[in-house]
Amino acid sequence: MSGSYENELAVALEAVRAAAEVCQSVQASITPDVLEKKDRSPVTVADYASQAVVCRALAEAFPDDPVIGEEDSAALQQPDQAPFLNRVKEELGKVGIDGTPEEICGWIDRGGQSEYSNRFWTLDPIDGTKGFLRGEQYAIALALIVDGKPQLGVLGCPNLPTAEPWDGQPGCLFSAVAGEGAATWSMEDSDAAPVMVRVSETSDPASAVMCESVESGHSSHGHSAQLAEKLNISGQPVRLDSQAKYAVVARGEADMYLRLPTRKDYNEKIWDHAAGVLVVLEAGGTVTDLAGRELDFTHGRELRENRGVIVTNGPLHSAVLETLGAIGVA
Ligand SMILES: Nc1ncnc2c1ncn2[C@@H]1O[C@H](COP(=O)(O)OS(=O)(=O)O)[C@@H](OP(=O)(O)O)[C@H]1O
Ligand SMILES: [Mg+2]
Ligand SMILES: [Mg+2]
Ligand SMILES: [Mg+2]
Repeated sequence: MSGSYENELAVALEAVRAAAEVCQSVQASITPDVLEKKDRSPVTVADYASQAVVCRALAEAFPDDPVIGEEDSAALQQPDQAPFLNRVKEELGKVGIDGTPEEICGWIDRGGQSEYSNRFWTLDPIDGTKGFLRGEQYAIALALIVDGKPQLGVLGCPNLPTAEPWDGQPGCLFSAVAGEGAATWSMEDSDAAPVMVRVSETSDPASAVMCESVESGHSSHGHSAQLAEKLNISGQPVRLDSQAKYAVVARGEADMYLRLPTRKDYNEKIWDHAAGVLVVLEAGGTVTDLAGRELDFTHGRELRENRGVIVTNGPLHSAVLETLGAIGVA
């Protein structure tokens, strides 16, 4: 079957797979000692290497497309960061990408756009950096936005167990093209056929499974607990790092993902949501902000016209929004 954005989808899937391979290699090097010292260097190396891999692939296939990525190479280019840059180079070499330090920084900085344009990509090379360091969930998130709307989204979730009986290894990808549905792919076996995913049909709020951030600084756990009480949800919220939360809603394992503001001055970043939003929408779900508005991807790096992000299977959406309004979350 041929669809729209066929070439974009193929390039995005391959780029995210390669980036995931780099991230897995770096994550495997994290020792308890690194964790104990709160040493962030593994995630720093993997962040830069992942952004280099994806932006290099996009530069080759779509040289005119801007990329709004989370990272840039300014810090990495400081003389005292040379050991990091060397490690990034080494990690890229392991996936068959050879580049000079200048070339590597050039790839990373292809993601340095911040202005809105009619067609651009947005990339989070590692979403859920804290999860990555803990050896838990993280995602590589890539989306193509055309005329302000996500048209293609790919999420690589290297540590997320597959729901399909592929090969028993954790690690799956999710993709969505606007109007064509959402699918999941094996991370391990790139020849395995994709499987379409669909949100749950839960309509009774009391039996809903809620998912939210691990870090209470990223989403107000207090407000989600109040919501659960009001809706008589007795199950504990599932806490997952990264856009893996969108993925579990898309495949019906959770019924909602709430991102409730913790501070007045924080605007959500587009790369933390664009790919996940499309995966959930195309799986049949609903995504709005707290006011019930669509997310507005036309303001550069931030979702500055939105507050909070509410993701549900659809049937639960109005009850969740109304109840959050009633308990004063805005
Ligand atoms: N105050 C505040 N409020 C909301 N969001 C914030 C905030 N501070 C940071 N961030 C962004 O949160 C991204 C990680 O979100 P997660 O849902 O993965 O968080 S958690 O690790 O599960 O707690 C994280 O993405 P990464 O940096 O890619 O990990 C940040 O962009
Ligand atoms: Mg992120
Ligand atoms: Mg990130
Ligand atoms: Mg970050």
